[in-house]
Order: sequence, then structure tokens, then C-alpha cells
Amino acid sequence: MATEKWVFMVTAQTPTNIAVIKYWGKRDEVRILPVNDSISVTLDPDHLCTVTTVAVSPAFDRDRMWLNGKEISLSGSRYQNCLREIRGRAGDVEDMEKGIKIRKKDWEKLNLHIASHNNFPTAAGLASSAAGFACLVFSLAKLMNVDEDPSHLSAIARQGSGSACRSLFGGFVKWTMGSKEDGSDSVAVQLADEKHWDDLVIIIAVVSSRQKETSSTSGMRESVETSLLLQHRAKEVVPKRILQMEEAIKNRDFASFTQLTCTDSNQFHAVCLDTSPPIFYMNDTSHRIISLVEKWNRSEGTPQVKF
Ligand SMILES: Nc1ncnc2c1ncn2[C@@H]1O[C@H](COP(=O)(O)OP(=O)(O)OP(=O)(O)O)[C@@H](O)[C@H]1O
Ligand SMILES: C[C@@](O)(CCOP(=O)(O)OP(=O)(O)O)CC(=O)O
Repeated sequence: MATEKWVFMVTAQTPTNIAVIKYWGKRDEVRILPVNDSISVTLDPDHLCTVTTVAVSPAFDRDRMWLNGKEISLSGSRYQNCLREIRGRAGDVEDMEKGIKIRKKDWEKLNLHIASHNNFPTAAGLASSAAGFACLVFSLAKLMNVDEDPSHLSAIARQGSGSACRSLFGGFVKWTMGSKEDGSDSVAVQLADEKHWDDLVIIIAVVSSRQKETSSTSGMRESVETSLLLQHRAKEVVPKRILQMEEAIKNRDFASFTQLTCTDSNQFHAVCLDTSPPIFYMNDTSHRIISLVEKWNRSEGTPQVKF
């Protein structure tokens, strides 16, 4: 490793993903292993996305991270697990132009500075943790020359936030829950790429940019502990729905795709209500939008719904 005070950095941009069959509930809180498979659509890269720059330099005295311009702590197990997993797979890096040579073994001693920015509200129900952790893992893997395919990287991003594993791929993505205790088979796979259904349009209506009162992590923990509907959903409902959704995506069957998406979203919110104490993620505007869409789907013309 050269001794002069150089900085070597990488920037990556990662879109968020919206689940059409929801992940809600963990069977292992530490490794972040879900109680059911889920399917999502990854948004176009320049829409709702995270941009993360990771830098390494012998001048840095400790790992530090800034999220949306404010320093945050990296001491939590989610950040630590991602950093450890990536460092453990780091390769040699050589930049002839700058005269930088980092050997595999050097990564353990070098510190990182990470700056990340979401171009949409953070922790407001728009999957910022998905884009955020996927981008973190992807940019660190590039910086440290990690030679792993996206599915292996997805298993690392999963340890930051479950939904993040699905943002390592574009298009339509399935997170297979897996059955192994160590979580090595709980990875994301691409069902169809972004070109497969390119006239599908996703409209994101931001009904509130306020931070949610109950985070996904604690909300799903409470649902696992108290909701009987969650157990029924995970065992009886989702496995069949996953197969139907895969078929709908394969055939670009819009009617089935939207019917399954709406039904699954409604059941997710029903599980939240079945949780003790109940969790409310929707507001009056969300309910009005649901009515509007339902009316729209049943009518020929534009429905007359007042907001
Ligand atoms: N760009 C980012 N880089 C790293 N971590 C991030 C980033 N953005 C968000 N996070 C982490 O994710 C947390 C928010 O996750 P949370 O699941 O509560 O909300 P959300 O992902 O926006 O919503 P939802 O999961 O309901 O769609 C933040 O508090 C932060 O710890
Ligand atoms: C409703 C959801 O968006 C919940 C996402 O939960 P997170 O992935 O944010 O939870 P943690 O794994 O605890 O970080 C559904 C989904 O994206 O599948």
C-alpha cells in the first residue's frame, strides 16, 4: 500500500423497489430472513433512488457515514454486518494513474467515508432502506473489487434491510425466502428484466413525507408476535399468490397483475390492523386514492371522485 495521503472513491446510484407481493415478518431477526417469498418491481434508476459515494484513504481514522448530509452512526448491526461481509470478500485494487495499490489484506486496516443521499423522503414508507442498503453494498463491492454475482451481493444487502436484496436487480425480482438456517439461500433472483414489460407505468403518489410512526422493522416484529392473520398469510396465501404473480408477469397480464398487487397490499394492511397494538400506515388520502382506483377500474370513463 502506498504511504502518501490519497483518496480512492466510487459513486453508485440505485433505484428503490416497490413490492407487489409484500415481505412482512421475519423468522430470523439478526440474519433478516423472511417468513414468505416476495416479488417487487424495481423503478427506473433515475426516479426514486439513492446516490452513494464511498471513499477510502489512509488519512481516515475511522469509518464514518453521512445520510442526506447528516452524520449517522455506523455502530448498528445492520451497517456492521454489511461492512464486515464486503471487507471479507475484498480483492486487490490498483489505480496506475494515481499510483494507488491496495492489497486484499489492507482493507481490514483502511477506514471508509460514506456519503449517501436519497432523492425522496427517508423512512416515510417509500423503501428508502431498500435503495439505501442496496446502493451501499453495491458501491462498497465496486470500491473493494469484490468478485461476486448480484445474487450473492443481494444476500449481503439483505442483512442491511430485507427489501434491499431486491434492488440489486432491475425489472421484476423475487426474493426467495430460503430454508437454510445461515440464510445463504435467502437471495434475490431476477424474474424478468426491465425491457420485458416496458409500457408498464408505476405512479408513486406521496401522500405524506413525514417519517412513519412505526418503522417496518418494529412493525413486522409486532405482527409476527401478535397477528394470527400473518401466520395464515405466510403459510396459506402467499405461496399460491407468488405462483400466480410469476405467471401474470411472464404473460404481461395486466388485469391479473394489478388484481394480485391490490389484493396483496390490502392484506398487508389488514395484517397491520390485526397486530396488537394495531399499526396504521394509510391516511385519508391513501383511502381516497384506493377508492378512486377501484372506481376507475370499474368504469369506462374518468371517475368523479373529489379529494
Ligand atoms: N441511503 C441510505 N443509506 C443507508 N441507509 C439508509 C439510507 N436511506 C435509509 N436508510 C436506512 O433505512 C432506515 C429507514 O428504513 P424504514 O424501513 O423504516 O423506512 P423505508 O425503507 O423508507 O420505508 P418502507 O420500508 O416502509 O418502504 C433509515 O432510518 C436508515 O437507517
Ligand atoms: C412494507 C414493505 O415495504 C416492508 C419492507 O420492510 P424493510 O425491508 O424496510 O424491513 P427490514 O428488513 O426490517 O429493514 C414490504 C416490502 O418491501 O416487501
